[in-house]
Amino acid sequence: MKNASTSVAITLKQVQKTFSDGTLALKPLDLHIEKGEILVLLGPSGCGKTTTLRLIAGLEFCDQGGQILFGERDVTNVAIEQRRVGMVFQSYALFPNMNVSENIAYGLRVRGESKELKEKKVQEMLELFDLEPYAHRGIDQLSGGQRQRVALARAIITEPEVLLLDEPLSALDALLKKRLRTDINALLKRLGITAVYVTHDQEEAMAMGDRIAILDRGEIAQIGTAEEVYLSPKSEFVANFIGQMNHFDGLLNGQALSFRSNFIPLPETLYSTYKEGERIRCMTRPEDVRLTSFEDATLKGAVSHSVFLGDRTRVLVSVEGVKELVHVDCFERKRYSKGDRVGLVIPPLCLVLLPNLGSEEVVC
Ligand SMILES: Nc1ncnc2c1ncn2[C@@H]1O[C@H](COP(=O)(O)OP(=O)(O)OP(=O)(O)O)[C@@H](O)[C@H]1O
Repeated sequence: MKNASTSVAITLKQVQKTFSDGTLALKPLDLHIEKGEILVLLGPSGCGKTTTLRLIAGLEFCDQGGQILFGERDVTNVAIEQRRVGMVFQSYALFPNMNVSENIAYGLRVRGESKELKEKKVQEMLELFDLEPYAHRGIDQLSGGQRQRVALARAIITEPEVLLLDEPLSALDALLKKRLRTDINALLKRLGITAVYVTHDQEEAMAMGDRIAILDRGEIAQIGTAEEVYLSPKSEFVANFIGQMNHFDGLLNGQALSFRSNFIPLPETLYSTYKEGERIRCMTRPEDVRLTSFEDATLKGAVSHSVFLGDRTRVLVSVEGVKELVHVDCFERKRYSKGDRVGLVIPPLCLVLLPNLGSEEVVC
């Protein structure tokens, strides 16, 4: 396989998409995907993931003024057949009347390649995807995971410049999904293929992508590595979409966020950009909150209930002045019962601060 040398960077400049019925599916988008990079497009239903992918594929064309480049090549008005893209969809779209080898060879057959080349390449693919024992099987005699591997092999045998994957694992069961996403990631990395991967599954996004672009109503809300978007979300939308967040609304009071009888001490690096008395929203992840003794804590509450999840226990704590129950992940084997009075400690580095833009009053 020579994919590493054929793959290219993808650049979108001011790419906007308005459908014929007037729907603005994508606001002007600027995006650069490095050669060999796996970029995941993540977001809720209708945010524009598939539209972006179809524009890159050449299945849709962007509004006047936008530009799509593969490396240096301007492909904005180039038809899909000339773009050299490989595509894998949720529905495998394999040919039921052909066996595994014939399915994999399809792209080379259409291109009119020689029998020798076809056989050599198909053999390479069968080995790469552990499909050798199934070479002559019909598609309906394969499991979901095997079919998905055939679909991948069929997409990359032609050595595409870019590989586009639209929810390729969503029809599979949870265990297989986990295994395949690791396999696909390793394979794409080994081959150095530039890939754009659409999903609405945040765990899959984090496992697959070098970077994740989180889309919200036709715009990129944030783009970055899994660590960046998870640990430093730039907006409430991103924070709530990827992982779970606890919210504390309060007033900046001295060096702390205060509400009712509780306060959360803040590091100067966080509060220095806000004004004394300003309403702010503080967020933290369940795994970053630690339960401690009630007496010494500045943030106190009572256990509402807890759920044993195997590797951890999710404890839900009612805190005075906080509207929603605070979710805490406890990794030690300790039991909590309803009504237990607990203190909550949040390491300053695990806090994310946003100006509180909500209209509701803060209870102080
Ligand atoms: N052919 C079309 N004509 C008009 N509107 C469309 C068309 N295709 C998509 N849309 C609209 O464009 C927006 C983006 O759709 P898109 O399919 O890109 O979303 P998505 O993020 O992939 O969603 P999902 O996760 O549900 O597949 C939606 O509001 C959708 O209704």
